[in-house]
Amino acid sequence: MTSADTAAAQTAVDKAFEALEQHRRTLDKSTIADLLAGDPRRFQRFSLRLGSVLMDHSKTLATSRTVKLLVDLARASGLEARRDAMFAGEKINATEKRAVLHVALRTLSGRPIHVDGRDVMPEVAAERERCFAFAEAIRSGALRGATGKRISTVVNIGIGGSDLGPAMAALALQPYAKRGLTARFVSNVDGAHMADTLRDLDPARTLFVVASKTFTTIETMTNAATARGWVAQALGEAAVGHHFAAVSTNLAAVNTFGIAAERMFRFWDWVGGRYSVWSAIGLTLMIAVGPRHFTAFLAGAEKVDEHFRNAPLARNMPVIMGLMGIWHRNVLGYASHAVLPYDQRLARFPAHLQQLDMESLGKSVTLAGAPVERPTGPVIWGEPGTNGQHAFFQLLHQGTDVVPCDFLIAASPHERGRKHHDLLIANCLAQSKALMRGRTLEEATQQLIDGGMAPKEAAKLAPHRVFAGNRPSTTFLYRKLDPATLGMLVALYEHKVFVMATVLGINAFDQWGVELGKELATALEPVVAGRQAALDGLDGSTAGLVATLRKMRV
Ligand SMILES: O=P(O)(O)OC[C@H]1O[C@H](O)[C@H](O)[C@@H](O)[C@@H]1O
Repeated sequence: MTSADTAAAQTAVDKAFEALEQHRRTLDKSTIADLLAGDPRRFQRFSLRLGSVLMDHSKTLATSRTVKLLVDLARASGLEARRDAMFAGEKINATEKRAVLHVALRTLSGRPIHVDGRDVMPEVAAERERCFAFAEAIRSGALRGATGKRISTVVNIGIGGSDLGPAMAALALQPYAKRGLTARFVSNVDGAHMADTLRDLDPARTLFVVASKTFTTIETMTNAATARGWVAQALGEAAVGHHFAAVSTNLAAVNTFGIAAERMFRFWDWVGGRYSVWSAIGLTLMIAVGPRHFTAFLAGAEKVDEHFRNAPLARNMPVIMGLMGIWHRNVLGYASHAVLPYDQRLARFPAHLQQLDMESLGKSVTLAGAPVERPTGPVIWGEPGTNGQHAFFQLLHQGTDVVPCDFLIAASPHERGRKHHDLLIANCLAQSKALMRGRTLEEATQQLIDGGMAPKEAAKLAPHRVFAGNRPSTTFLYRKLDPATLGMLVALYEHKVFVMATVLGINAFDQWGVELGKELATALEPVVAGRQAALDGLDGSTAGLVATLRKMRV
């Protein structure tokens, strides 16, 4: 693109945003409840179905005109071209000069995808087969620990993208996991995490998977060394090799750590950490649920990829998710976004999305390095329902900030009997309804009077019982939390983030913002450890904290 092209594209995006601004003003007096009441077909028109997943966004303050203007914005930002460039293996991650091809990892058709003129699909398939063979060998007991005992616990050592995706998915797919084989995840450099994880484990039956794209991440390397020592102390140095496997793009570093080539699984620099659950980084998950279910997980994601590539923008689920994200963040000005799975096994889904979304969209400069013109990603947060209802939902309903919410719920549980699940669904539906509907002062007062309260007293209390309402939410209803559905859900959010980044003109695939803290931690470690006594050069606060720490430490 020439700079004239870039300027023209920017003008088109600015114009599309202006049109949305003007349109927003026309909605000032509308409410979501009115939109629903005024259109008996609104649910049909504002919901999309893709396989086992239905997305209902009819409880948002959006009309057909909103969607049209958002689609115009997507076109103005060059969404289709950028999406196609990603799938074609172009180096759209400009700051790291890398292709972005997590989609290749789940292209089960094997359709060729080229990076630097080379089809990467054969190596993707071959590495997946290697992982599957290893997973099967652990599962069947063909491959055992050094003493000949079967492996009963796999401990994944990784952090960020090398932890959150597999940890989230292993919990989500618990009903598909092999009995007698448990997956655990250690991420934090806090020694408590490793200590608590190992406390009840038998070294002879434990396999560690050291997962790190770079194989330099200090937390993971420190934890891996501790695990290594734990095995060596219990079973002897010669046993170590039988109890470790590694996943990385840095094969030389894995080799130096002492893990044999046949237990080393690789992926490529064109897979971002937060997009890597589909790669060998999913090894612990593959061992837990087995190749068949892992393949179904990939197939679910591939289904979303095909839809993202081919469906018209206005009927494209991740496109609408991303555009509604832009509507909420950039036009309506909502600064955070809650993800509320009414599905206990999705307890780590919000944490996974936090990395996916916030590492991708937490940027202040455009692709060209200029300051952004509008706010970028919202704060993503959430917890499973119904637990959240008894904790932070107060703020969602009566706080001064509007927080758009995603509700996720399965039509059917894995468990027998429907008593629990019916209650779960009723609560989920009630929350989105309450957020939308609210309760007026008149209603609140009347309710109190009807309950027998004196009118004067009711008038005093009623303001505390008012709900503003008109708070948007999107509900994802899926048949069952099976591997394919989980693959779909994760891929939908990945592409949502892609859409938002494209509209905002930022790079969703780098994460320079995590570097400064790492550099400073490296510099501070000798000061904390006491190898460097002098505190000069430190700011007053940090120096004061270190000095106090030195006195406080036992
Ligand atoms: O897989 P690794 O190289 O160990 O990286 C683990 C994580 O740490 C980094 O600091 C990044 O912020 C993450 O995107 C990454 O997933």
